[in-house]
Formats: sequence, C-alpha cells, structure tokens
Amino acid sequence: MEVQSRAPGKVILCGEHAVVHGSTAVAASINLCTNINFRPASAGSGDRLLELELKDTDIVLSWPTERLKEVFSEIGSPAPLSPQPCSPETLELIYGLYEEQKLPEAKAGLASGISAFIYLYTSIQGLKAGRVVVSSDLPLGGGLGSSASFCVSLCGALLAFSGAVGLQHEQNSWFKFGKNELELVNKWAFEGEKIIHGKPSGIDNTVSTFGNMIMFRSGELTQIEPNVPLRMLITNTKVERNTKALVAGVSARASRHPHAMASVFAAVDSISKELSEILQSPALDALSISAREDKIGELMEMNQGLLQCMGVSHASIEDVLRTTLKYNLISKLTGAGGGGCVLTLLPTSLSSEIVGKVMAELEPCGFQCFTTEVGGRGLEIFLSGSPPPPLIEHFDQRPR
Ligand SMILES: Nc1ncnc2c1ncn2[C@@H]1O[C@H](COP(=O)(O)OP(=O)(O)O)[C@@H](O)[C@H]1O
Ligand SMILES: C[C@@](O)(CCOP(=O)(O)O)CC(=O)O
Ligand SMILES: [Mg+2]
Repeated sequence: MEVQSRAPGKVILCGEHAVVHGSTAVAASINLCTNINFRPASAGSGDRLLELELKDTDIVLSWPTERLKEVFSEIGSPAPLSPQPCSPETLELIYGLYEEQKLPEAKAGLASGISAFIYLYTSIQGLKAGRVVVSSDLPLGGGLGSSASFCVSLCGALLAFSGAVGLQHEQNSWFKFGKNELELVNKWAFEGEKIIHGKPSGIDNTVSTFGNMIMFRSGELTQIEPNVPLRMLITNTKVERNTKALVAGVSARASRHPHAMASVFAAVDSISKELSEILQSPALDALSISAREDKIGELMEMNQGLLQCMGVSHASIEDVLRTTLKYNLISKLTGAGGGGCVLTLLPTSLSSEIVGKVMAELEPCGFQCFTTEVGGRGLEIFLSGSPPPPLIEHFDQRPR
C-alpha cells in the first residue's frame, strides 16, 4: 500500500500580515504543489525506521522506532481525529530528535519543517515505521505557501492511511476527500503551520486544503467565485526570508504603535472586502473587464503601500515594482515579503509580447518569472495497493 498526495501553494491577492491581526484577506491556490509519497511499513516486514526524504534539499533522515518510543513514552497514543497544538514540552523533545540528525548549520532553516513533520507523523500515525518522501514545485520560503502545502499534503497522506477517515474513492486515480476529512486535514495542517510560523492566520493551509479563491477572516473562509479568470506574473526575487521572523516583526511594530497599526489593518480589511466584491461582480464586455482590472490593480497598489507601512517590503521587491510600472503594470508582494515573490496583474488585453519584454527585463536581475492563473485544485490523494487498515480503536485523547 502506498499513498501519494499533492496540495497546492497559494498567492495572497490582498491582506497578508493584516490577516494575522484579524483583517480580511483574499487568497487563491496556484498550480504548483507539494507532493508526498507515504509508504507505511507492511505488517510483519520487520521494518523499524521512520524515514523522511526531503528531495528539494537533498536530505534523508531516519529515526529508529525504538528511539521514538523512548522519547514519546510519556506522551500517549495518536489521536488522529482530534487535532491538538504541540505543547512546548513536546516541541522540545521533538527538537532533540531533530538535533540528533546533526544536519549542517546551513540547513538550520529546515528545523521547524522537520519538527512539524515529526509532530504530525507521530500524532496521526503513532510510532510506526514508514517512509515519507517530499518534493515540491514551490520555492521554499518564497511567499507561495510551501510550508502550508507541505503540512496539508503530509496530513492528507497520513490521514488517508490512518484508518481514521472513511474513504470513498477509486483506487489508482486521484481523488478528493469529503468535506469532513478536508476539515480534519486543515486543522492538523494548521497545527503544523504553528510550529513553522509561530502565529499563522490559517489562510495558507485553508486555501491549500480547499483550493479555489477564498476570502478569509479570523479562521472563517468564504468561497469567492471570480467572474473572469485572473492572470498573474509571479516574480521570485530569490531573496531568502523567514515568515516567522517577518510575522513577529509586524507584531512588534503593532505593539509599538497600536493605534497607527490598527488603522493600517482596518484599511487592509476594507481593501480586501472591496477586492472580493469586484472579483465577483459581473463583467459583461471588454470595456467592463478592463475597468474591473483597473480597480483590482489600484487595490493591489494600495495594499502594497500598506505592506510598506508594516515594514515588510524589500529593495528587491521595489525593483520589481519599478520595472513592471514602466509597462503600466501593477505589482505587490505576496506572502510574508522581505524578499520572496511579487505578484503582477496581467490585464486580459495585455499582449504576450509585452509579458515577454517584462520577463526579459526582470530575469537578468537574477529573478525568476512565470505566469499563472489563480484559483484551482486543493488537496488530492492517490492510493495504490490494498486498502487502509480498519479504524484505530483506542484513541488516547490526552493532550500531547
Ligand atoms: N518541500 C519541503 N521540504 C522541506 N521543508 C519544507 C518544504 N516545504 C516547506 N518546508 C518548510 O517550510 C519552511 C518555509 O516556510 P515559510 O518560511 O513559511 O515560507 P513559504 O511558506 O512562503 O514557502 C522551510 O524552511 C521548511 O522548514
Ligand atoms: C504573512 C502571512 O499572512 C502569510 C505568510 O505566507 P508565506 O508563508 O510567506 O507563504 C502569515 C499568515 O497569514 O499566517
Ligand atoms: Mg509559509
């Protein structure tokens, strides 16, 4: 038996950071995924290793299941149906397991992702042997939600083989979970995101789980049905940054200037709400489509200004903004900022020749460009081999 899963990355069209502080944000999935392959050890095989291969970073890690049992003996059995936060004590034990792998200092940025993996695996699968292989189409730490798609894809694969969720699917073809199962995946993935981000809003794991375009506020999502497809240019500045540090930086600014920052977050809330109305408004002819795109661009421009107020822009982002503006195109950072990726709205009337010219001007600066339509699939699963085992019986609900 083997499970494959794929969960998409995302772009935030409006509202990153402010969404952490309760404002509305608008996000959509993109057609780049994190892929997981999970092979549980077959009964009686004698396998005694939990293995994790991270293909994007050329790392293979393994822990003997005996070692996991030693470390987690006090903690209790898995409870795949009741997602719970990782306690600081458990996180410390998990960090010890990460440190035992003695990865080079240059890979230290992966510690939180590997810790999230250990927490989610042991919570959902228990201390059983198995092999998980991860590969992603997304840049890691680029603002396109690789951390959330990693957590969503992983939880999807682990839950598919936990015996804890009912599966109605065709074998040997990609299928989607039902609503309840997706909600369970989303809750677990949020716990993983907390380990990676510190204080996530939940927008990234939600859009990766459910796909499409969503409006999100304080944990609640509303599906958006855009009336015309949105085409975007994504420019990866390749400037490395860390979401956790940027989110903490905005919170620190908010506690230094609570009134001013409350106004900034309120302005973002209004922009996101207006954006979602415009996206869903009827656009019947070329003229109204172009008027609508002008408004979307203007709102993106206003949101970028407020992101600058929050202190999360970067010289590389400003370079992209200036270059695209020469072609009358509007851009904004997407995700946590501080480098990472920039979104540029490509109006329907824009010729592919102009898009080519913009890319030709950006790429020699060391940036990587690609175009995408936004709002697509969410999490998908593929099972091969014999069916999952029956429901695990005695869930231990003790807090982990
Ligand atoms: N394919 C992957 N392999 C290993 N770690 C990953 C992978 N995808 C995400 N991660 C984890 O997520 C972190 C990046 O998350 P983050 O800083 O939130 O940026 P983003 O979500 O925008 O890509 C990485 O440093 C790593 O810990
Ligand atoms: C900055 C933030 O709004 C989005 C972060 O996205 P990313 O990890 O940079 O892809 C944080 C959050 O909403 O959890
Ligand atoms: Mg992230």
